[in-house]
Amino acid sequence: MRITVGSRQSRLAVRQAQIVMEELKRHHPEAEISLVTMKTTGDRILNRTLGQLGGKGLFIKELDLALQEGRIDLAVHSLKDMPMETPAYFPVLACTRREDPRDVLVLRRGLENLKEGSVIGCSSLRRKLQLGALYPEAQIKNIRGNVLTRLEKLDAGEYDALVLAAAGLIRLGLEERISRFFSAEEILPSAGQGIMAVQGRPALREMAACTNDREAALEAAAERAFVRELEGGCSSPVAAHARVCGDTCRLRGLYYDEQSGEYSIGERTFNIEENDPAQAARTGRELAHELRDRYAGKS
Ligand SMILES: NCc1[nH]cc(CCC(=O)O)c1CC(=O)O
Repeated sequence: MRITVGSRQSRLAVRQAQIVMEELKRHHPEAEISLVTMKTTGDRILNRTLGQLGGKGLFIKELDLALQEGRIDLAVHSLKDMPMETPAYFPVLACTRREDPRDVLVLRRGLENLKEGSVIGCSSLRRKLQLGALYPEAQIKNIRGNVLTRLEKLDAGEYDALVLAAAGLIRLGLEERISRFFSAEEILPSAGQGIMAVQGRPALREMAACTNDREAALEAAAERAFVRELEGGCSSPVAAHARVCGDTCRLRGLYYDEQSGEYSIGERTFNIEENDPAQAARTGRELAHELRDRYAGKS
């Protein structure tokens, strides 16, 4: 059997595809597995913010097309970059075991601490909002580009610090750049952060099953249902983080009220004995409704 895996061209995307390919090879030693990389719209246009470009899906479209045209059999994505709706004929076949889902602070080389007026680079409204509460004295400045490009801009002095996902740095072997971890209470991570999604036609589900992690899939189902239910504008900062612990799963969600510019965070815990993604998704939707109603009542 021949399997062609597709990914973006960035070093992180290739590393992630390799991690998935290694797992596939281990379970299917007879298969010939190769990698094809491509540049996506999100990689090409770097002089505009993701919000201006229209948000989600920018890192995905070219790979969807490659799946449709049969140039690749599987696509490996960071789940957090995938739109909440995926095409029925190319579903997410597997969610990989989750890497550390937290956001982290990376200081410019040689800098020991942040001080008043320090410039922190980040690209999402989700991070900007929550950082504003943690570092009211800092200046928050937009940044674009892949992880390595961002680190170059940091060390060149354009920024004093960055906020990045721990997962990307760890997978790139750049853990030593992490100056401080933000707990999920300090900065609620993006839905799916730390999880890779393996996407392809349904017939390949069984083959891809060796890369699936049940806990990650359950957490992803709850987080993505929450966001799907609330997703308004393309640059919406809606965030969700679920964590399986024993036989329960705790979901926290961030709801953003566009009118007031305020946000609130709520949580629900559900039982996972049946390990049912549909139940996880239901909890995500219920939490979304609860937060939205709470806000509607206030104003
Ligand atoms: N939006 C870019 C992106 N997409 C996935 C990751 C990191 C890996 C992950 O979160 O799974 C990153 C970089 C970052 O946010 O620092």
